[in-house]
Amino acid sequence: MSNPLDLEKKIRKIRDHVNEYPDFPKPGVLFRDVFSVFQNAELVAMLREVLIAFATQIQPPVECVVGIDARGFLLAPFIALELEVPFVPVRKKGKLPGKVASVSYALEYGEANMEIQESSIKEGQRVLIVDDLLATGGSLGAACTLVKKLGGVVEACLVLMELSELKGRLNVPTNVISIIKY
Ligand SMILES: O=P(O)(O)OC[C@H]1O[C@H](OP(=O)(O)OP(=O)(O)O)[C@H](O)[C@@H]1O
Ligand SMILES: Nc1ncnc2[nH]cnc12
Repeated sequence: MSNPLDLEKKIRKIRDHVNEYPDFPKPGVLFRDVFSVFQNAELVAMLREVLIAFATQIQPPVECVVGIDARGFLLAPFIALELEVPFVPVRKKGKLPGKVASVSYALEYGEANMEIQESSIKEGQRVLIVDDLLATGGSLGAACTLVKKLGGVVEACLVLMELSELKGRLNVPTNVISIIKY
C-alpha cells in the first residue's frame, strides 16, 4: 500500500481528471463527472488504491459495503472485493426485485424514493455506505435510513468528492469521510 505522500499525489491526479461541466443538468450547477476518471486504466487503479486505503482505516472493520445508485456502483465493489465482504445496492424506486424497504428523501426540488432489498443486510451488521459525491446529503441520508431499517449499523459513509459549501454532511447521521473536498 502507498505511503501518505504517494496517496496524496494519486488523489491530486484523480482530482485533475474529474471533468467539470457548468450548467449541467441545470443552470447554476457545476457537474463533476467521475466517469472521466474511468477513461484511463491507470487512474482507475489509483482510484481503487485510494478508496481501499481510506476504507481499511475504518475501525471496527465493516462487514458489508453499500453502494448508491448509480455512480456509487462504480466505487463500492472495489472496496467490498478487497475486504472480502458483500456488496449491496441501494437503488432508485422500482429497480430492485423481491421484497424491499423504501424511503423518500428530499431533492433540491421535490422528492424521490430509494430502496434496498430486505434480506440484503443482517441484524447488527456493520456497514459502509459509498457514493461518488456528497452534495445536499439527501442520498446518503436516505441510504443510512434504509440500512437502519434493516437492522444494520452504519459505521461510516465514504465519498470520493464533497461539495463542502452545501454542508450536506449535516444531513447524514454518521461519520462522513470525503477524499476530495471542493
Ligand atoms: O447529496 P445529494 O444532494 O443527494 O447528491 C448526491 C447524489 O447526486 C448524484 O446522483 P444523482 O441523484 O444525480 O443520480 P444518478 O447517479 O442516477 O445520476 C450523486 O451521484 C449522488 O448520488
Ligand atoms: N455538482 C454535482 N456533480 C455531480 N453530481 C452531483 N450530484 C449533485 N450535485 C452534483
